[in-house]
Amino acid sequence: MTASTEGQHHLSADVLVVGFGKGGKTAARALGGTGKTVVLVEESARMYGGTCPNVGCVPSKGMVHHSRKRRPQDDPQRFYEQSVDKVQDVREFMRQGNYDGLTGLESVTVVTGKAVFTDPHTVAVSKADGGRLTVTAETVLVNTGSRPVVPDTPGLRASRFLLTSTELLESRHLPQRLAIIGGGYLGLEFAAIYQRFGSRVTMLARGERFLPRADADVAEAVRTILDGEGVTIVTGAQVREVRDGADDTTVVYDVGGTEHTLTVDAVLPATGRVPATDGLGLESAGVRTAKDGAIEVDEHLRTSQPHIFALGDVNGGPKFTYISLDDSRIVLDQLLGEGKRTTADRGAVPNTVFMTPPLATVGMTEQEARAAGRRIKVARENVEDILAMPRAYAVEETRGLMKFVLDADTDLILGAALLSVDAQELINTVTLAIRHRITATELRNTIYTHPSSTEAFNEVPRMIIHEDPPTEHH
Ligand SMILES: Cc1cc2nc3c(=O)[nH]c(=O)nc-3n(C[C@H](O)[C@H](O)[C@H](O)COP(=O)(O)OP(=O)(O)OC[C@H]3O[C@@H](n4cnc5c(N)ncnc54)[C@H](O)[C@@H]3O)c2cc1C
Ligand SMILES: NC(=O)c1ccc[n+]([C@@H]2O[C@H](COP(=O)([O-])OP(=O)(O)OC[C@H]3O[C@@H](n4cnc5c(N)ncnc54)[C@H](O)[C@@H]3O)[C@@H](O)[C@H]2O)c1
Repeated sequence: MTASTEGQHHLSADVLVVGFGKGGKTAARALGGTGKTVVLVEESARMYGGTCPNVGCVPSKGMVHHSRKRRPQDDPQRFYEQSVDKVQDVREFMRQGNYDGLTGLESVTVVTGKAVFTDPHTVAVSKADGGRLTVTAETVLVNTGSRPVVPDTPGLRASRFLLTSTELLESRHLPQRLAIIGGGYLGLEFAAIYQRFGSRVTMLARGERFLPRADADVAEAVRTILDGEGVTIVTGAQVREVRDGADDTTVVYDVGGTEHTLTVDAVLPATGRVPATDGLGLESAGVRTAKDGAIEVDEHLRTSQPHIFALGDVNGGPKFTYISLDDSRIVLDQLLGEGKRTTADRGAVPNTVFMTPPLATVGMTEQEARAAGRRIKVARENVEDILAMPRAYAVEETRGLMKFVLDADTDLILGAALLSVDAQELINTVTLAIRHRITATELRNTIYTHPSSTEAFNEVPRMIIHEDPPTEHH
């Protein structure tokens, strides 16, 4: 079977990839490199490379970077426009690079259009240029990602001032007043970004506790930093209604039964994302989905049709680019390797919220370790007090803290929360230590470069603030 060029009415290939996300494109490149014929179908010509480089991780981190460079004398609107333009230039560079990277392979064909399954081996594609095409393949990889959830709050979906993260990142207009609904990854990052650009940001988080999954001391430190940046954080906020006026909109919410209003120029829902399976025709393919639309997969990412795999956000796993990448490792191991790799092999998976300084975490929190009945030691130090880390002073970022949760019996690292400069890099070293069962003592006694942030590990794991008493043996 050979893949033909775009423009024909029917293509057949060894592998069909639906969606140009991280997992799909990585698998397409690897499979194409072995000479297998691959057709990759991507709905939008603006999305080659998927969410992450176009409307997700990369542009949002670009905006974190630019927002930090604004000086008091810069006009906020003008500075914002220039930042958006620079970030969109990077996006264009990456989008093109992603396209060329795949189409440069002789055995890979990229088709631009929306794919809909018509049977377990075939999709019909409505191409962007109006044409239609069918693609048939032995093996199919579904990598269609996720889309933002907009809550069903009266007035919200119809509001002229509603902007999703994608729309906000692409808009050249800086909102003067921004309401963010939700206090998760997106909410925290966008609050920090827009406040720095000069918007007045209010975050409406529905939980009584800010960052409920983090330990209270870590959540408090994050809150102190955002408060210091000028972000208004309201916890326990139930949004009731959004009422548009001529030039702005009023968000009506209540806290503990008392009604409040907030008038803003833009409302960003940061209330999670759901798998993008609507209208994909999965029923025609015999692929089962869960209630939230996620494609059901086994530990090898095979769906209810064994020749169809689902990778990335669409399979309902953790929604991160590096998880989609790891999904491609599992699928490639099935198709080209020994077939041993599974989702259960991941162990500790790190995460980073890219506020400034970033909050990076891995493994168990203190509250989770306690709930699991472990005998633990807790080490913690504020960044400004870490003598072994002069870099924090050198780069004028001494905010935050570092915390380790250790197994008191084995000295193994159970988890860490690093709210500090360079935390997005540091957490990967801790992850490697957890994965390879390197003890806290070894982490402490390793030689690190100077002056680096990693040097903090020479000190913080011995700053024990709590140790559970030894368990009594009878
Ligand atoms: C603002 C924001 C910031 C983020 N920041 C980070 C971060 O810092 N770090 C991190 O790890 N993660 C981050 N994420 C999450 C990360 O972007 C996603 O987890 C990741 O991109 C998911 O990749 P994927 O492989 O599942 O698919 P995606 O990259 O979402 O790709 C799916 C593709 O499929 C296409 N598609 C959908 N339906 C069809 C169809 N029927 N036919 C053809 N094509 C179709 C879509 O157009 C899209 O291009 C962020 C997300 C957002 C929104
Ligand atoms: N740095 C990163 O890795 C990064 C950055 C941004 C986004 N992401 C990914 O994108 C996904 C989407 O981000 P997100 O922040 O929207 O999701 P999230 O799941 O992290 O947070 C959603 C928040 O919205 C709240 N919420 C949900 N429904 C609500 C409602 N009706 N009213 C009020 N609050 C409500 C939840 O309690 C939660 O705090 C995340 O799952 C994450 O995996 C990752």
